[in-house]
Amino acid sequence: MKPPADAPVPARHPDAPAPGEALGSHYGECFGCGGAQPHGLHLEARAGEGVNVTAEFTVQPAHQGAPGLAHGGVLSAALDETLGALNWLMQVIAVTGRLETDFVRPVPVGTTLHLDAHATARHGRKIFCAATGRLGGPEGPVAVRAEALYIEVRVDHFIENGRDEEIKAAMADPDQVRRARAFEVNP
Ligand SMILES: CCCCCCCC/C=C\CCCCCCCC(=O)SCCNC(=O)CCNC(=O)[C@H](O)C(C)(C)COP(=O)(O)OP(=O)(O)OC[C@H]1O[C@@H](n2cnc3c(N)ncnc32)[C@H](O)[C@@H]1OP(=O)(O)O
Repeated sequence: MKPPADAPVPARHPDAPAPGEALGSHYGECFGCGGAQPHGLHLEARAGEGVNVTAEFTVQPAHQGAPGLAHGGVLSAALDETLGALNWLMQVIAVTGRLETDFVRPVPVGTTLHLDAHATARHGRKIFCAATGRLGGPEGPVAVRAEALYIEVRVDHFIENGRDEEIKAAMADPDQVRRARAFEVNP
């Protein structure tokens, strides 16, 4: 997943949230960041100084694979959600095309995973990025890391592909619509 050598590092959008600002949830029902998912990750991301974010997620009993340990797919989801939050700093809408995860250490239930993600290159609609999850603190040992490719899409991607029920509900939510419009006028 190497970007072309001349692909620039993506720029922070002038309207990006200020460094340290909490990004909030992009959708209440999102498994990664939504408040309405009882077994979701409830991941909270904050803007960094560049095109980077930090986030935390505490592994719950509902996230187990082996006894007392986080499921690998759940850890990939945490990396995916953290990487997805980079969208906000570039003010683009992008979805995961490829996500390659290294699982370096087991992650016990009750552990807080400290995640960070940054964008490394942009080439047309392709955004290359990387993330790390550390145990116990931002300087803790690396448990998981990922390299990923996100592909920029238009808001129609969701409207055309999502189930009607949820799309209608999302469109009726003024906050969601405002956010989607902001993206559409500031591509
Ligand atoms: C009122 C309603 C409002 C709603 C508002 C909602 C706002 C929400 C805002 C923000 C959401 C943020 C959400 C964050 C959550 C975390 C992120 C996720 O989990 S996302 C879910 C998982 N991902 C998918 O479901 C993608 C499924 N895949 C697709 O839909 C398509 O494959 C898509 C869009 C990714 C690409 O399809 P193409 O037809 O548009 O484009 P092509 O031409 O195929 O690819 C473009 C370039 O990318 C490369 N590419 C595509 N996929 C690749 C891959 N897997 N590996 C390597 N390269 C790939 C291609 O080779 C091409 O490259 P070359 O331009 O030719 O150089």
